[in-house]
Amino acid sequence: KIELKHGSHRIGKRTDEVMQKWRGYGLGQFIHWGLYAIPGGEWNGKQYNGAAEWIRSWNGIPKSTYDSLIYKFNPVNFNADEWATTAKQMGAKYVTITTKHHDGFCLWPSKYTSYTVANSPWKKDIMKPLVDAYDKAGIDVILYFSVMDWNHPGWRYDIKTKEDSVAFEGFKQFTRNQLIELLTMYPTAKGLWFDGTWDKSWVKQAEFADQLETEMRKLRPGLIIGSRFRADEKGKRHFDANNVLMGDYEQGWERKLPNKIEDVHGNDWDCVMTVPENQWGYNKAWKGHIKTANELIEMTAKSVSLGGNFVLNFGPQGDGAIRKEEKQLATQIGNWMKINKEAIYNCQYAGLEKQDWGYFTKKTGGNKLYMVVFNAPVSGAYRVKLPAKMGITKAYALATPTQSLSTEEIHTNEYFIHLKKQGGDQPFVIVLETKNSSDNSGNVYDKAKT
Ligand SMILES: Cc1ccc([C@@H]2N[C@@H](C)[C@@H](O)[C@H]2O)cc1
Repeated sequence: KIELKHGSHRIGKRTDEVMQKWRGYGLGQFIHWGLYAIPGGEWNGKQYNGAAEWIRSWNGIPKSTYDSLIYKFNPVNFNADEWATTAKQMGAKYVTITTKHHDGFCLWPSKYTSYTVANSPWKKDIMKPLVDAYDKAGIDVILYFSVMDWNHPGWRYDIKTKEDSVAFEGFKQFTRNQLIELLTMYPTAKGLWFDGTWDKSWVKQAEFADQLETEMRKLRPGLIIGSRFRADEKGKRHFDANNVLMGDYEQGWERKLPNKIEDVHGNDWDCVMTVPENQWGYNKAWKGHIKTANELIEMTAKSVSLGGNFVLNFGPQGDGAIRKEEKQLATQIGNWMKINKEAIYNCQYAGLEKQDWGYFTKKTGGNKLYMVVFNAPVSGAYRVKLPAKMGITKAYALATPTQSLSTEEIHTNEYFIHLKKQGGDQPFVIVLETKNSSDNSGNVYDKAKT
């Protein structure tokens, strides 16, 4: 064990009710919105090949030209209630909203920089109406904050000279001031989702960042902060030098999903996902594969089956409207969630061997197992292997709870659930009500002698 002053300060999952609620969200919405939505991945008719929210880093645009987009920020079609309603219809239980992305433009009227909505034609705070609208919709708000800030003169990628360290000291205070300001202005926010924390300049600030995290948690008890915020004094990120998770949940699953429970190391986690391959901010030309509702529903079920949450990204247009493709997805996913939400909300890893037909989830604190089916077996026989001393008292399709399904024991703690082919192209859920059964070790199945 390595002696660490600024490593992880907790072993194992948080057990408080704020985190228990977070653990049960299942499905969330990410919002990436800012000046980058105005060009939407295109400049002077030319497409930018990278992620639209990174267009400022394209050498095809002078930085000052990008920065002057603040004078074009006037989202006449922005309607916070419409965004919150879209999320509600999708079945999202929380939303992560960009307060400030890497370009440094603040969607709130920060006192610590002039590069905010207050100095745009829009003038008004964007964060307040958003936080209020999502709160009203019963959707918890997490504030995304990029430490890396291309607009601030004190930002440095690394600290090499005296000048660097003097400039960066000012930047560190600015960062602290903005975070305390956000937590003070939007006290209902449940957490902070940090980004832009990989560069050496910030990685070297283990003590400062540790103290800042402590200050924020003191100001806002219960605040949820992920593993991406700070490094330990050995420069280790996400997991400290003793391989213990930093923060309250793992934030490494960006545009990728774990495949087996060992991949998540017993931690809480969420997966943040784009609809196209890699576009967070609005991009006019959504090139490549655009994920379908079924794909995104499967990612949601897979995330919950492995003890995490799935957070789907929306990139509203420069005028503040949500694009129709994203609205359609929200409706399709929402229609599925209306019928099947019981298998997603307040569910967790079931501790069962994954089968070919899909994913198991388990109701937290209950005796119900859910089989979220994506690949119906041609035989109509769904294999289920349960732990010893667990029996099935009832099986039924969630959509038709009064029609019990026949359950055939085929081996020790192993069953076939029989359900003839369902119509349609939608994933569906089979519910297994379970009970502790007496130990059936005296049963008839013998192991082969090999
Ligand atoms: C290399 C890289 C840096 C930053 C990102 C940001 N993290 C996502 C959550 C988006 O904000 C993206 O711009 C993605 C890739």
